[in-house]
Amino acid sequence: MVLMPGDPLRARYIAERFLESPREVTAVRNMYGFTGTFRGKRLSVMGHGMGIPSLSIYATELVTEYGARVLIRVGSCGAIRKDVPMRSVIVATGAGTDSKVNRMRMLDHDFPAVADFTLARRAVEAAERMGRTVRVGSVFSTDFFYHPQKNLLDVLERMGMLAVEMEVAGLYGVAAEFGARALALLTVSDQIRLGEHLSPSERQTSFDEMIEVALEVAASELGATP
Ligand SMILES: O=P(O)(O)O[C@H]1O[C@H](CO)[C@@H](O)[C@H]1O
Ligand SMILES: O=c1cc[nH]c(=O)[nH]1
Repeated sequence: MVLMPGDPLRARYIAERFLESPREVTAVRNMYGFTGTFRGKRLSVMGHGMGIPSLSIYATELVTEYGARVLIRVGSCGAIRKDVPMRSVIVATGAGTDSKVNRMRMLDHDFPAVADFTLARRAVEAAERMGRTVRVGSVFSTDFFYHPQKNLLDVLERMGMLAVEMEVAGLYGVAAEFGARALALLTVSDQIRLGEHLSPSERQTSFDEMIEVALEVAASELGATP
């Protein structure tokens, strides 16, 4: 079971703040990975970098070389609908993408990039129990942070997507290809429609709130009692 933020420094932060006895197990290219325990059960956390190619390397190797069976991304995103507020937690049950990776997995046919249902249900239940503002639905994983298609957000919003980020569709593709289970939780750090951005201290607090939801999911998967 591995929690995966994009930012390797967030991996260090999660390990030091939330794991018991965290041990750094890799720092190659400064992509930090840690293993420790949470409520007495083994839990790891590792950064995956920015974009689907970077995520795909780390997620694939965690599953195929290190035997990880469950990957939970804990990331940030930009909301594209005005009714998705800053700091809310998105449970990304599906992801569209402008990346070609999943088509390459599927003989150029469409791949339904979806979360593991049990993980998603546990996340929604935990978020509601913990009083978080939660939204459930599809996001768009783009290869561009600065996208050249200026009407893209309007199209995504019309098609019901909640937010943009850069890795979820790749994570769900890796999980499907290698038989793992995956979920992405995303904190809304930017409200693209309203031009709002979290301050550094607001980022910290709201990421903690999402991570606590992810830890509840991990705990229920691991059979760890409070
Ligand atoms: O906060 P993380 O997890 O890195 O996620 C988002 O932030 C990065 C862009 O700033 C991309 O990786 C995007 O998906
Ligand atoms: O990919 C991302 C992540 C956070 N905010 C954005 O606008 N895009």
